[in-house]
Amino acid sequence: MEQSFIMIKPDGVQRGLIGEIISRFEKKGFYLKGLKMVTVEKSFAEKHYEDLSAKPFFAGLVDYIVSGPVVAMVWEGKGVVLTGRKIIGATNPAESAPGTIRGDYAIVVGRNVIHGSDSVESARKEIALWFPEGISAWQSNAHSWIYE
Ligand SMILES: Nc1ncnc2c1ncn2[C@@H]1O[C@H](COP(=O)(O)OP(=O)(O)OP(=O)(O)O)[C@@H](O)[C@H]1O
Repeated sequence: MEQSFIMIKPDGVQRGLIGEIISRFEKKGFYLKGLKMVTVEKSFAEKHYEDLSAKPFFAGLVDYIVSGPVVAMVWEGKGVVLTGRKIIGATNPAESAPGTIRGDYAIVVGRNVIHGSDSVESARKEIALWFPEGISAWQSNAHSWIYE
């Protein structure tokens, strides 16, 4: 089934939003297949955001991501990449709808609390980068109560 890489950024960790964020994905019916708290090196953050290396905010973005621990997660479910992006909300919290994570918990784009893969292909790459050790193979017993 489809998987997405979701990361609670250092501001989300510092502000005590881990439980709230996990809860939103969990209550939706997605399955948590990977979870770890990690403080990454600059080179690792640069690799994760390599597509943005030409952007003027790149250096600030990398400093932000390495500024404290992040919570790296793999969530699984039908359409989790697109639906995950909807749960997260628009990149700039000024434009994120209320009810989304960024709409409810963030104000500026440079402190937008959470990352979510933007396609199935980037999810695959990001999961390989963040979880080279692999992820859990557990299956939920609630499956037939979530899917028909
Ligand atoms: N103009 C900006 N100024 C500062 N930081 C920015 C700006 N635009 C984007 N960012 C940061 O870079 C991250 C990646 O930007 P991108 O355009 O890929 O958005 P996104 O895909 O919604 O975000 P993410 O990859 O974190 O889920 C944003 O989440 C934000 O933290």
